[in-house]
Amino acid sequence: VLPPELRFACFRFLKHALGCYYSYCYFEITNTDGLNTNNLYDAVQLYLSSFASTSCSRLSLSRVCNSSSTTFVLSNNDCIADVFGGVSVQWKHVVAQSQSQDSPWGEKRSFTLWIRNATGTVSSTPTWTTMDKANDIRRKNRERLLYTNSHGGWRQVPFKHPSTFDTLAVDPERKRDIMEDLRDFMAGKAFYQRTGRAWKRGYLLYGPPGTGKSSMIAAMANFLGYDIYDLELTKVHSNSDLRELLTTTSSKSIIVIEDIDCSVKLSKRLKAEQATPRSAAHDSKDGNNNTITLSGLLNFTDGLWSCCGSERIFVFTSNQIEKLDPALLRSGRMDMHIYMSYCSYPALKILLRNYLEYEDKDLGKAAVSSLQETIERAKMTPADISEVLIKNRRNKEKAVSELLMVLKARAERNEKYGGMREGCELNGVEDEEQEKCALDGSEEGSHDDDDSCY
Ligand SMILES: Nc1ncnc2c1ncn2[C@@H]1O[C@H](COP(=O)(O)OP(=O)(O)OP(=O)(O)O)[C@@H](O)[C@H]1O
Ligand SMILES: [Mg+2]
Repeated sequence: VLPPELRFACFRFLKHALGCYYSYCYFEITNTDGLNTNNLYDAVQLYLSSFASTSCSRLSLSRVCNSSSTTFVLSNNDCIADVFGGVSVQWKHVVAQSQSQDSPWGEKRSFTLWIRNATGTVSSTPTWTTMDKANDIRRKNRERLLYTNSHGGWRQVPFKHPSTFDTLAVDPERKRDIMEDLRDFMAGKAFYQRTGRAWKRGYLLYGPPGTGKSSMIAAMANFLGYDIYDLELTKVHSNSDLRELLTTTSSKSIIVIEDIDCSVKLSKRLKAEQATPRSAAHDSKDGNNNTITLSGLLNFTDGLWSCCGSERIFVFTSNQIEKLDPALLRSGRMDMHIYMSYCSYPALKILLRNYLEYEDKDLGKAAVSSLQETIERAKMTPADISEVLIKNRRNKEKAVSELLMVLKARAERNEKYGGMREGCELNGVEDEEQEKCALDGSEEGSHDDDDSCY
């Protein structure tokens, strides 16, 4: 038996010797610091719950008020391995009886983070990364909000639109491109910083009514986990009101201006501004007693003001892109112009899958080739097609045969009248009216179906 001094010396020697091979540092993250609750503890819990479900066999489940998902919590003394920047770490959840009066539950909860540390330097990076990731998870789990402007401020309601990129009937390749663009944007903090650009992105969605522009915005919000600010320009009275409204929007949000071609007469304003630049700069009143100007709006989308707040997406929608001011369309202003087209066959397949749970193989060869052949000529919007499918969804065969009938009728009518003006292609518009529209439309010129700008 070694005397105590020698035992202690041996212990220190062994510890030092082993430390040459494996040195560890660890952080203890307790649920309170004695007085206040520790946000980092909650963040770690949330972060671990995102992957603990696949790595652990024993988990506690919980669901927080206003959250849309269940949280997995590591059980007492359970460990989970993780990696940060190529370094292996280990998390351990420890629940111990507390002697302290401060602990309301009579127990002390903590996470211990073990980091294998070859260099001997201690880094707290994993804890910050965890905090960021937890914030992302929290945002995705919580209810999204839809803000609308009224009486000079924002009014919010829970946003529960069920549209997602899965339910959206858009060509899969195009959908993938948009999703990749959004993903790059979200992960682009360092890129935007390095290139000296404001962390924002602008999308212009254009196309006939009922092609899914609003549904696309909802799908974007659900995909990113962002809130939506639906800006009604007709309720904004001046550039300074607009600035006030936009500065009070939060980061990680989508700011939407629907039907920008009819919200306010921005093109006319631009001309007025050019004629009287001084008065425009001072928000002078125009004939309509309304003083939002295109430059006021653009100051926010790409001027100095665009940098207050970060991670913002601007989405403008329009049914008639040709009516928009070229200043709004010039390159670099809206990063992506997305044409929402009439329903194509790949998009129709998505609708058939969503509404009837039909795949190609369920349709039969004859139906597939008839649908493929008529869909492009019919120029029907996904909204029109959805109506036919919803109406007949209890009888799938009937739904397909009726759809074929409607498509053929539309295709023939289009051929007869040589294409129609988009505004007339609403459900329920009578033949005679459509005929009239077809004739009127020929004067204005048809819609530019070229989607090459996307
Ligand atoms: N691409 C699509 N994918 C799935 N559903 C769609 C699509 N387009 C339209 N719909 C259906 O039609 C309805 C109307 O679509 P939505 O409001 O998104 O069209 P829009 O292009 O915004 O029309 P508007 O120009 O009139 O505002 C939606 O409720 C949706 O169910
Ligand atoms: Mg819409």
